Amino acid sequence: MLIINYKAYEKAIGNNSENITEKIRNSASETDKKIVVSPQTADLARLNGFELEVFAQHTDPVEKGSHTGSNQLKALEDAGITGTLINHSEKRLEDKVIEKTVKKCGKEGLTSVVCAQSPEECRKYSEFNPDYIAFEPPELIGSDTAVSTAEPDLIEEAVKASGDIPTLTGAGIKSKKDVEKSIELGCKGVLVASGVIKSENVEKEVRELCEGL
Ligand SMILES: O=C(CO)COP(=O)(O)O
Repeated sequence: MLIINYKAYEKAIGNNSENITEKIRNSASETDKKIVVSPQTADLARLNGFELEVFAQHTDPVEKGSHTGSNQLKALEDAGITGTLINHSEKRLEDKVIEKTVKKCGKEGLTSVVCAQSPEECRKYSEFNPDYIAFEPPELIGSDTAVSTAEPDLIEEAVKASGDIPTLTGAGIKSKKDVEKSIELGCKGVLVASGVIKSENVEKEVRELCEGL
């Protein structure tokens, strides 16, 4: 699985979210690998027609009702999500909120991907039983150094610490080789942001990353 996190990059928000998703869809149509896109909440519904799975970047585990400013799960589901990132390094949450969100996703049949900054966190979050744990060392996020090159031992530890929960990894991933190495180390997929969003040739970049899966 390849998850492409749009974050709040200029090239991937508003109308641009549709442009970049079209390019990603073009590459997706040439592969049988699963590609998931994760845009800003405001852009979720725009991406319904692209035949790609769409995950929220963040979800609040609140019921329907008086919760101003929340990303309410049912509302996100109506906007077309099939899953959500939880506790991304740029949107950290308390443990009890992570656990509650994972539970709610389970009830709704949505895929939960809990992000972890260390093998210790992988172990802790695996007890919440999410669908995936995504190990991303924060210092490498957005950098030119791939986690699979800089921290292969930590990836192996993270995979082990996650137990039965399939592990993904991300941070600095930009090439087929980075993806291949992550899979070799035991991961089931990768999360990528800048490598795709800032690429001069998004179609080619996505194609290459998929070849490594
Ligand atoms: O945070 C990430 C994905 O969620 C990784 O970001 P980069 O691919 O830009 O390092």
